[in-house]
Amino acid sequence: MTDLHTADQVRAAEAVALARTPEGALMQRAATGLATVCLRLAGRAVGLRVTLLVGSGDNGGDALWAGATLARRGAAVTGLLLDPDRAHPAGLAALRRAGARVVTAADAAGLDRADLVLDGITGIGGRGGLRPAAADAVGRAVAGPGLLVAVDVPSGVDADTGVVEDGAFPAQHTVTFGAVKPGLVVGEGRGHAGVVHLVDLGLELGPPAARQLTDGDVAALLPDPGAGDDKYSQGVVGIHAGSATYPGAGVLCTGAALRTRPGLVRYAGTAAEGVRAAWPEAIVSSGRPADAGRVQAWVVGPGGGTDDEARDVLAEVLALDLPVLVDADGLTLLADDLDLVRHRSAPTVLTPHDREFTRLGFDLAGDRIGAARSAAADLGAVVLLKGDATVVAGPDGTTFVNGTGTPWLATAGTGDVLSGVVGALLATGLPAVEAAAAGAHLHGRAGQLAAAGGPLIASDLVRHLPAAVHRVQGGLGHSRA
Ligand SMILES: NC(=O)C1=CN([C@@H]2O[C@H](COP(=O)(O)OP(=O)(O)OC[C@H]3O[C@@H](n4cnc5c(N)ncnc54)[C@H](O)[C@@H]3O)[C@@H](O)[C@H]2O)[C@@H](O)CC1
Ligand SMILES: [K+]
Repeated sequence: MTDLHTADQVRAAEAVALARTPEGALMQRAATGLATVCLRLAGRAVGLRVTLLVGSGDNGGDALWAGATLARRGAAVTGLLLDPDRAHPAGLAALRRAGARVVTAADAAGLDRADLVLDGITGIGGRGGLRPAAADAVGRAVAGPGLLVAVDVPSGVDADTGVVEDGAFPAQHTVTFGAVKPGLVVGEGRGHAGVVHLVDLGLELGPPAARQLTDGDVAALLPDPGAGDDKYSQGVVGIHAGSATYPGAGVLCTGAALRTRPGLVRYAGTAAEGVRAAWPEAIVSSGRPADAGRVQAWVVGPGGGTDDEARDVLAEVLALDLPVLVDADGLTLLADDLDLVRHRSAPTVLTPHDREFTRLGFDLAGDRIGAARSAAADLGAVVLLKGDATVVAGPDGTTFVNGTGTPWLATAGTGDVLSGVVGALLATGLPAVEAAAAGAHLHGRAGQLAAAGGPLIASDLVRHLPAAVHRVQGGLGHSRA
């Protein structure tokens, strides 16, 4: 499990640690960790051309101290001071002692000729878009071929929300201190942070603001069936998806549920013919969900249409005292009557993409975690807000940010697959927020496996789900992410 802590949480823990450690010790730890990661990434120090972009706070201090270490190892380091009068004094002195070149924006030619660019403009103290001199330096430095490494947080990225301002540093790697901040793994910030490396400062941090599951965590939530299990004990999921004219959503959703947890899947709806042809393993009926027989969780909504019949079915399923996942057309219908969810006592999982989320009446500015959380609290439901880094929030504030996936998942039908995966996990009896988070993780892993062979379509995802389950269990010999 990767714990995610906000800038305020890190500052509070740092304040405690600072009071207990000699002056400068924490920054030394941070800078030593930073230099170590840089050396590992670059593979050498001697002759390495390094440019430091140095801002006016402690983030610049980290860059200066790390630059001094690299210079002592033989790197050709240039420190560009964006605000020379306010550069971290001790860090600057160390850099000069190590024999590095120190320049200001006025004589910063050749910025684009570095092998390694270290962004120490702003960290958790940065506010808003980068000032013009900083934005200009970023523009020139990133024009070259150098490896782009951000110190703590890419400058111009909000550490908590992942909101990316114009001109922000597009890091390939981010070396972050004390704790991984949510903004490095969510929203646009994820793309700007690149690979995140955590330098442990030994901080005593409280409960995390959000968490990211690892393969091992998901494997622990998905025990293999035991000798005493039968098709019922693994969880029976009911699916109402697709229509006679468009059976695809029913086929994909049912297939995904079967491939995730092949105990028993019941399909009830008008896509029955198509689903039966595709999945002889499912128990298929064209009747209403309430007549489908014993089910432990329902999925309703993908491709189900928005007519009166669909509205009746949605109300009927939400009236059952069972976990229910609502997606797609079901969310459109729900937007007219959110009380259908608010009044439930059994868990509900809603899986909106951005447009569906705003259609439900919630604001989606840049803060995806905050938005998902407030919707979850308002509705008393688990909200799985789809995106490049899907956010899952429970009504009690429990929050996960998904760490798996591939841009190739942005294709028709992949949402239907996600609904089937999460529905199957809900039926196993997992707490709804964990079922949703684990489902998003598996779905992303399946996407990565399917995309290894090129562009993927949704049915490729279904086919790769068993391999994704195997993969999270450590079955492919990869280290756990
Ligand atoms: N507090 C601590 O104990 C530790 C802090 N560390 C480092 O300290 C950083 C936080 O330092 P600070 O609180 O000094 O804050 P930062 O250095 O992150 O940023 C604040 C400085 O940036 C300037 N600034 C703010 N917004 C700007 C913008 N949009 N464009 C250009 N400049 C802008 C401000 O004028 C201020 O001088 C962390 O991110 C981390 O890198 C580490 O050394 C570990 C220990
Ligand atoms: K930075």
